[in-house]
Amino acid sequence: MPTFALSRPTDHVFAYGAGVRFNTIDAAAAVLHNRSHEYIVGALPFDLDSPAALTAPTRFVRRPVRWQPDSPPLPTTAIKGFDPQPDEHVRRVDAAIRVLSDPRAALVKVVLARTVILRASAAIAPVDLLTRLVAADQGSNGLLVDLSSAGPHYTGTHLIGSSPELLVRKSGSTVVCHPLAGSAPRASDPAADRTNGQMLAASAKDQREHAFVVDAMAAALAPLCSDLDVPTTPGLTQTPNMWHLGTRIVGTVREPATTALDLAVALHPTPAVCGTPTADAREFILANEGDRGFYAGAVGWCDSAGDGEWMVGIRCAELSADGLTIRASAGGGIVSDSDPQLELAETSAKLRTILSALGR
Ligand SMILES: C=C(O[C@@H]1C=C(C(=O)O)C=C[C@H]1O)C(=O)O
Repeated sequence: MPTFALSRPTDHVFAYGAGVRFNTIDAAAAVLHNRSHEYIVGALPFDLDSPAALTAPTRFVRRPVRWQPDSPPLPTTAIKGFDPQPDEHVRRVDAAIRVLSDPRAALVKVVLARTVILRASAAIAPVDLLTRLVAADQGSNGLLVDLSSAGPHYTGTHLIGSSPELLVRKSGSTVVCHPLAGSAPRASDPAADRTNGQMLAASAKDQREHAFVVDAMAAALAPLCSDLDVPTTPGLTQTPNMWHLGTRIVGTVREPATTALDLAVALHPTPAVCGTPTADAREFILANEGDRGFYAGAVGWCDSAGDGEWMVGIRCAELSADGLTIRASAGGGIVSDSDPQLELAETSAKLRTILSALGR
């Protein structure tokens, strides 16, 4: 059984075992810099004050081809509850809009999320849920992390998902980021679907939500990268369930010693999952939602040469150690002109990634 997997359109990584476990990023970064281990894999939490789930695996395999598995059957699941209830999420969005509309408040964007809790009729094997997500995604995106390194509370639990959002990839001296922010649901009717995409591309509110992310990422990258190419207009990205505004940012690392993990830590949490300004948004989220765990964190790998790839930890779920309980979370960026009911609908559309992989 892999303890880590990251599937992408052009390659996939599987890692096995846990040679050494790290619950702090500094400890993991140190072994990469002193080259005592060749690979680090795992997950960063949303809140960097919480434990990380990083390991030096005993085996790391990277194949330069797309993984296109068949979809295995899964046990059935039933919805057991919501955290918070949908009407409480709407209330929180309303409260956020009031703060965001106050000219004296520093906060201009905050990402609010909610969780659906499901119970399976029999244990779900982590790799089976991963395989279903990868099989269903047009980009073969998928992630799986054994979270045991984060401490007793996480022993045997897994984060499993299909994130479309590249936080950062470093290969050689080249750095690529592809932030997403600004969303619309896909529609089954092709004409309605095209319209949804076109309206998103033309939406001033979504362009604004997106610009907060690109600006923050460009500012975080500037000290670390030269030749930063930051397009001024976002493009459209699609997943099976969502349209997003996306911007591909490319740069060159100034210092060869900068690793993909260093870059991920410098960028995370972006305003795509937290908000603007970061500290105010984080405070708002912790006060309203509590601990997000590894939802809206980052998942990836890094080698001792500094190469690696980190995805934003979204469109994912935490699977309990007994394989029976699934907590799937999704959020959306709120700005002063957001509509609470549309924001609730947006989280429902984003939750479709996990719910449809569970056959719902
Ligand atoms: C926070 C999530 O998604 C993020 C928020 C988006 C938005 O607010 O439009 C879009 C893509 C992601 O960066 C999520 O899927 O849970």
